[in-house]
Amino acid sequence: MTLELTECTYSYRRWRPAVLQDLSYSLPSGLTILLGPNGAGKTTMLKLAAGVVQPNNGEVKLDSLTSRDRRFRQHVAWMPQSVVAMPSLSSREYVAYVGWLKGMSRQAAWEKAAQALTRVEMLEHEDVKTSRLSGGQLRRVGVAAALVHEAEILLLDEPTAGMDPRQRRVFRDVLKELSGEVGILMSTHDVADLAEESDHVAVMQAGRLAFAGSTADFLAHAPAEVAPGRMAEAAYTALSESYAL
Ligand SMILES: Nc1ncnc2c1ncn2[C@@H]1O[C@H](COP(=O)(O)OP(=O)(O)OP(=O)(O)O)[C@@H](O)[C@H]1O
Repeated sequence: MTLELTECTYSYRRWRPAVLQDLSYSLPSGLTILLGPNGAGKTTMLKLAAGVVQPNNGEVKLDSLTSRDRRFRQHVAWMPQSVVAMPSLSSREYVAYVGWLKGMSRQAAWEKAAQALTRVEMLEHEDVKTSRLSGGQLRRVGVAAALVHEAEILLLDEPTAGMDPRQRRVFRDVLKELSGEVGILMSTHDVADLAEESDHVAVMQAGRLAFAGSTADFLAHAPAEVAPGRMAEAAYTALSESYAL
C-alpha cells in the first residue's frame, strides 16, 4: 500500500498561519527518516499521515482509502512523541488494548501483544503497570503498541528519544527487520545514528519539504572532505543552509 499526501495544508487554529503548506509526499517502501529542526512540522506531518488530524486542504490517501475513511487507521500505526501511561494497565494489557482498538479480536490482540513486547525486549515486564515503567521502557511499550496490529505503514515520532544505547541498538535491529515488510516514516534528531541505516531521507524546514530522496542522494550533499562517520550530519547542515538562503 502506498501512503500519499497531496498538497496538504494544515493550521492548528483557523486564523493562524498554516504549519504545513501545500505539502505533497509519497512514502517509499523501506525506512525513511524524517529530519528537521524543532518546530519544522515533523510531528504535524506524522499526525496528518496517521489520520489523527485532517488537512484543511489537500488529501491523505493510502491507495484508494482516504484518511477520513474509518478503515484507514487499521492499516496505519502511529507512535506519538510522548507515550502516555494508562495507570491501571500492565504493559501487555496496554499493547493488547491498542490492538483491540485497531479491530483485532481480544484473543489475537493478547497473543500479538506478547510477540510485540518480545521484539522490543519488554516481555519480562509484561505484568508491570505502565505507570511504574521508566521513560525509556514506556517508549518501548509504545513501539510494541505500534507494532501489535501489523499495520502496513508505521509512523514513529522520535521513538528512540530516552532509550539507552543498548535499546537503541535493539530498536535499530527491529527497524531493519521491519523495513523489509512495511513502509516506515520515523522522525528523529539523531541524524548521525540513523541516516546511514535508512533507505530514504526527508528533511522538513518551516512546514515544507526541503529534501526527499534516497539516503545516497541525501549523503551526496555532504562536502567532499568530510569523514565517512560525519557525512549524515554534514549533509543535513548543508541542506539546511542552502534551504535557508
Ligand atoms: N497543538 C498545537 N497548537 C498550536 N500550534 C501547534 C500545536 N502543535 C504544534 N504547533 C506548532 O506547529 C509548528 C510545528 O510543530 P511540530 O510539533 O509539528 O514540529 P516538529 O518538527 O515536530 O518539532 P520538534 O522537533 O520540536 O518535535 C510549531 O510552530 C508549533 O508551535
